[in-house]
Amino acid sequence: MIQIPNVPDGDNIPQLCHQTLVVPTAVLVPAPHGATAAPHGIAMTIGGVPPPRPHCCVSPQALCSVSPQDLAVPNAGWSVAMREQFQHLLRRTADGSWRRIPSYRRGLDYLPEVVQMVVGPVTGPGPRHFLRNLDAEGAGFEYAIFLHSSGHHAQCLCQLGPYLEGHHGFAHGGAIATLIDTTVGACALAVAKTSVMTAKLNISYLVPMPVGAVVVADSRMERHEGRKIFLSCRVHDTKGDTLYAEATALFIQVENTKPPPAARP
Ligand SMILES: CCCCCCCCCC(=O)SCCNC(=O)CCNC(=O)[C@H](O)C(C)(C)COP(=O)(O)OP(=O)(O)OC[C@H]1O[C@@H](n2cnc3c(N)ncnc32)[C@H](O)[C@@H]1OP(=O)(O)O
Repeated sequence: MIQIPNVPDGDNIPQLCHQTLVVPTAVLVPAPHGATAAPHGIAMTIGGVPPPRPHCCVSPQALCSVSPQDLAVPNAGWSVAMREQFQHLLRRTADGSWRRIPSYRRGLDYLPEVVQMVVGPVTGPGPRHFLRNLDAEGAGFEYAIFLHSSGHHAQCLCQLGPYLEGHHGFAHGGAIATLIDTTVGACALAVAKTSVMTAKLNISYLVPMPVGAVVVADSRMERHEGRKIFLSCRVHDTKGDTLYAEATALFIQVENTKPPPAARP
């Protein structure tokens, strides 16, 4: 048995970001696919392969014709520490000062107020949002982003799974960079309310991050000059005792209806 929270089925969660989830109540259910607790509390199947996520958008024809599944909610791959911190952050949404941003397998339709850049028709089953490209729960990035009502502060609760390992037992630096880019990107999107691209990302890796660690990436907008948005980010453990990395970033607002500029010589 593993503990999973009693959250609404992902397909039944309204797509509005302003929707606040009911704080989950823990219930005991049989572990899916023979899952058992792994080191750091990650649910793993016997043999080390995490259980697959259920599919919702599988056939090219039916792609996204059904309501996409919100993946920024607890699943069997979340450790106890991840669930507890999620519930803590979710409670803060009750007064409207924070909101949880839903997250899907494809697209960046997280923020309804943001008009996204159109780079071409979305067809076929292939492309996946980078952080949601693994079907195995708990194997890669498990995360939920929370946005402050000011729109200038984003926090990403994240558990980096075993498929993100670099040095043995530790998360790969590129995975940590991805977490940071996503968090500062969410903050920049909220500031810009239009598409943004990462122009610069400067990271200081301070302490090795164990695989399975539950961390919070905390990003703030520092200043906004024309199309340029300067941000900072700190990645720490849930108690704030360990600072794993800190970063600064520059995002550039781009027009919504044209593709990004071609590569320059
Ligand atoms: C809720 C979930 C949210 C998830 C968020 C996910 C975020 C993921 C974000 C990404 O990963 S984006 C992918 C990685 N980034 C890229 O591929 C960007 C590639 N580069 C570009 O497309 C262009 O270079 C870029 C859009 C960044 C800028 O091109 P522009 O032609 O629009 O800018 P322009 O050259 O006109 O410069 C505008 C200003 O920005 C400044 N600037 C541009 N690039 C810069 C740079 N690299 N460093 C410093 N400053 C830069 C430039 O000097 C100028 O400053 P001023 O206005 O003061 O003159």
